[in-house]
Amino acid sequence: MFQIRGVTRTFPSRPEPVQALRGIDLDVVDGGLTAILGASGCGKTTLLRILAGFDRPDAGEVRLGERVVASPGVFVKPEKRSVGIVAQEGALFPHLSVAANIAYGLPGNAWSAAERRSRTERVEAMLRLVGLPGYGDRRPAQLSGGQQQRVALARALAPAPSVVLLDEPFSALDAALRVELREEVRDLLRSIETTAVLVTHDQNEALSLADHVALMRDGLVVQSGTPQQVYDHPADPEAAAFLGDSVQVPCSVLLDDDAGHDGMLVVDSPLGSLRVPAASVHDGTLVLRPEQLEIAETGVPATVFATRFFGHDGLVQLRLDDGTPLRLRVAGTDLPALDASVLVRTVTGR
Ligand SMILES: Nc1ncnc2c1ncn2[C@@H]1O[C@H](COP(=O)(O)OP(=O)(O)OP(=O)(O)O)[C@@H](O)[C@H]1O
Repeated sequence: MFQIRGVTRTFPSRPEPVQALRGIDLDVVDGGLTAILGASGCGKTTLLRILAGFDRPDAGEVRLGERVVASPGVFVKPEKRSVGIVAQEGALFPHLSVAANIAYGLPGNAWSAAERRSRTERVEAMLRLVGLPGYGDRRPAQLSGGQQQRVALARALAPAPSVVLLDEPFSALDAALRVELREEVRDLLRSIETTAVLVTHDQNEALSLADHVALMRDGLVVQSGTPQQVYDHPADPEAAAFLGDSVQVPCSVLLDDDAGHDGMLVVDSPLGSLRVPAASVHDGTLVLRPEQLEIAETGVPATVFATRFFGHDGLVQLRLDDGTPLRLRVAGTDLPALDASVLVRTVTGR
C-alpha cells in the first residue's frame, strides 16, 4: 500500500538541525495493520505526517498504491491522498455535533436533498460501525474519552479512505479502556479490511494488535516483520530490550559451520553449551527471553535475589554462581523464596 524509500527529514532547529528521519525504507502491507513502534523522539510522528501529506520529505519517495505522492519533484496534498487520520486525542470539532464531525470529510453539497440523505445514511452507518448508534446529536464534550476516539475513527473512515493513519490513538485513555478499545478497533479494521498504520511507543500494543511491526530508532527502521518474528529474533540487543523483557548473557561461539543450514549455532555460555538460533547471538551476547528459562530439577546452580508478583505470573531474578544475572517467569503461585538455591535451564523448543 505505502512504499517508502530513502525518506529523510531534517528540521532546521537551533542550535543544531535535528535529523528526524535518516533514510526510511518500509512497505506497508495492503489490508493489514502495520505498527510503527519506537521510543519517544525516534521520528514516528514525523514519518506519519509525511505519509499523511502534512509534511514533505527532504529526499526519498513515498508511493501510495501505484501513485508517487511525495518525491523531490512531486507532492500530493493530504486531501488528494485518500488517507484517514485519527490523532492522539481525537481532535474533534467541539462546536459541531458528533454527526457533523463525522460528515465533515464527506463530499457533496448541503443543498441537494439526495446528497444530504446519502451523507446522513453514511454517518449513521459509521456510528453503527463504531458502536455508537443514536449519538449523532451529541457534542464531543458529552462523550467519554473512549467514545470520542470512536467518533474520531468514524470520521476518518467515513470517506472510505485507502489507508487510515492512527497516531497513538489510545494513549490518553486509562489502562483498562485502552486495552478494550484497541482490540475493538483492531477487529473493526479487520472486518472492513482497511489498511492501517498505527504509531505507538507501547510494545504490548504493537505486538498484540499489528500484523506487521516496524521498529524505529534514531530516525531509521531497524527491523520489520510479524510481531512473532521481531520478538523472537530481534535485530540487536537494544531491539530485544525494547520489544519486551530480555536476558542477555555473554557467550562464545563454539560451532559456526552451519552444517545443517538451519541458522543454528552452538555457543558456550554461563548456562552451559547451548544450540541457539544464530539471530539470537550478537557480538558475544546471547539474547534470551525470560520465558526461555525455567527452574528445573537439573541445570545450572543459581540463587534467587528478588521476586515480583504480578497476579497471573511472577518474575524471578537470579544470579548464577559466576555473578551472571538472569530473569525468568513462573506461575504467580510458584514464586521461590528469597535467597533460595535453585537450578536453571533453558527451555527447549522456544
Ligand atoms: N517541527 C519540528 N521542528 C524541530 N524539530 C522537530 C519538529 N518536529 C519534530 N522534531 C524533532 O524531530 C525528532 C523526531 O520527532 P517525532 O515527533 O517524529 O518523534 P516521535 O517518535 O513521534 O516522538 P513521540 O513519541 O514523543 O511523539 C525529535 O527530536 C523532535 O524533537
